[in-house]
Amino acid sequence: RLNTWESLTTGIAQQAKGVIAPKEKTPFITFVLGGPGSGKGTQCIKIVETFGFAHLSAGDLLRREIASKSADGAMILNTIKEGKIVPSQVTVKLIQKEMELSDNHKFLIDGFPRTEENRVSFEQIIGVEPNVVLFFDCPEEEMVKRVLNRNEGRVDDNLETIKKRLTVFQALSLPVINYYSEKGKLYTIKAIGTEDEIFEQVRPIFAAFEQTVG
Ligand SMILES: Nc1ncnc2c1ncn2[C@@H]1O[C@H](COP(=O)(O)OP(=O)(O)OP(=O)(O)O)[C@@H](O)[C@H]1O
Ligand SMILES: O=c1ccn([C@@H]2O[C@H](COP(=O)(O)O)[C@@H](O)[C@H]2O)c(=O)[nH]1
Ligand SMILES: [Mg+2]
Repeated sequence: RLNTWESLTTGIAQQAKGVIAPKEKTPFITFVLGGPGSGKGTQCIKIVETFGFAHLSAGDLLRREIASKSADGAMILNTIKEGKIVPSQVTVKLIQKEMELSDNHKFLIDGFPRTEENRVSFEQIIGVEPNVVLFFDCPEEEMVKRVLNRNEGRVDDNLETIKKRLTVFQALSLPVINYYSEKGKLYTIKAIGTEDEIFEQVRPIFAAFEQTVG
């Protein structure tokens, strides 16, 4: 029996659903990491425009669950308000569904994995490791300023929750970043300056992979 990823890569899952053409290319996965407000989402938009990736924001997928009033919606809302981490299985399943539905083979997974448990769960359920891990390294003071100015009506964009999110980032997410650094997959971006200046650090990373990724 094919596992999900084999189905994904051969296109059998999509063909069975009759929605999407078969995938012939090997998937290329980038994890986009960094503290709250470090500019992950902003830079992902630029990467999509320039290099044609599919953008999967874990936070957006979770917020969509809340909006759709799904069974997990209330639990997810409370977790986000507290700046804590949603159980891995919930988040990985949402990411898996989006990957299966996409006709792209290049994925930017934004804001995930946030914990070692998230990382292991992705490897076990999806059955692959990322090719590239980006880390947007931004001073806390700047992150707080950006989040408080964001003005998108997010329930977690307040000083109290931001402080909790920064603590969770230090305690649970930095170990994931260190793990990928040791594996030689980490690309650290100095996430201060204008959006365009920051993208000029990002561009050469993907340009170097363009020939092999397609
Ligand atoms: N280089 C920059 N300089 C100033 N403001 C920026 C910069 N990059 C992004 N911003 C702004 O900062 C805010 C946070 O950016 P963004 O939403 O991209 O961060 P994020 O890392 O995705 O945050 P989160 O983890 O909370 O989703 C947004 O309002 C965005 O417009
Ligand atoms: O993998 C994830 C991603 C996000 N969360 C929760 O959502 C919020 C907001 O995420 P953003 O990436 O900043 O949009 C985050 O603070 C977590 O509470 C998660 O649990 N797991
Ligand atoms: Mg974001």
